[in-house]
Amino acid sequence: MSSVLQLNDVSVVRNGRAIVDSVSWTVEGDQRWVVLGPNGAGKTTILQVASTLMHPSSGKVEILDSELGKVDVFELRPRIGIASTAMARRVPFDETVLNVVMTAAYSVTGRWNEDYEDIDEKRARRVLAEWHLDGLAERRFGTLSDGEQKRVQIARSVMTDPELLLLDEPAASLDLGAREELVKLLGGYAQSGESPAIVMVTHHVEEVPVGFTHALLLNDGKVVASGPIAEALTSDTLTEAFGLPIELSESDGRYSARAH
Ligand SMILES: Nc1ncnc2c1ncn2[C@@H]1O[C@H](COP(=O)(O)OP(=O)(O)OP(=O)(O)O)[C@@H](O)[C@H]1O
Repeated sequence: MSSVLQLNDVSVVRNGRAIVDSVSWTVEGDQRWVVLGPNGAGKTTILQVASTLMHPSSGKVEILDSELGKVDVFELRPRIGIASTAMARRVPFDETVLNVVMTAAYSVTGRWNEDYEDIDEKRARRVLAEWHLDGLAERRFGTLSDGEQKRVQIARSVMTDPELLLLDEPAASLDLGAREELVKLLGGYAQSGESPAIVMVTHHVEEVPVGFTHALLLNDGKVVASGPIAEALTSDTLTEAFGLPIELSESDGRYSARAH
């Protein structure tokens, strides 16, 4: 299987500082990655590079077999799903949930006619059901709870059947129940066999869904650990990434961490 995302010695320099520092990283199509690291480690910057929204200062980036800088990013973007708070801010709060999800397809097809409308609505309703949102299709986005809004963001990002799915802190600000519901849905999706390559940035190991296969740990723009989750996500790598002694526990594919 060819790689979906490949960073070769990538750096992003801002104000003379490498906020991403010589990162080499490969994501294959059948992998589900979690990206962890302290505030300011460069997680969001790497996602921005992976989503073609930012070009690196140096190094080579290949996304879906195309080299960033040598490809029309507008052709690439429809093949990449992104769910982030920044994307959610662009959603009009008075738009219906159905439209929020369905319009993801319009930005891809770039046209409007009855046939597309019909097919897209059917698919949007199916995606809404998959993310436990079917009762909310006609509700205004702005009236949803945080947990519901997060699931709508993800539903929108998978509507176009992307080959690479990027999730930036999908469980941030959720209460325990909403977090657990989302983590369970993400785990089911990750293991469904129909999901694309996934890269999920999070601050908390408790948010890593079952079925995620790989971990990338960053600190100060540099890779601390990268690889299969059992090797890359350990007490030692977390301790190194966060700069304090951390003990990691794992039970049935879910993680928890505490300082000691
Ligand atoms: N345009 C910019 N100019 C200068 N510094 C920047 C710029 N964008 C980001 N940074 C800095 O780069 C570092 C990495 O930022 P980034 O948002 O990628 O980190 P992060 O790991 O996602 O952090 P957090 O967990 O807090 O969201 C931070 O120190 C940030 O202040």
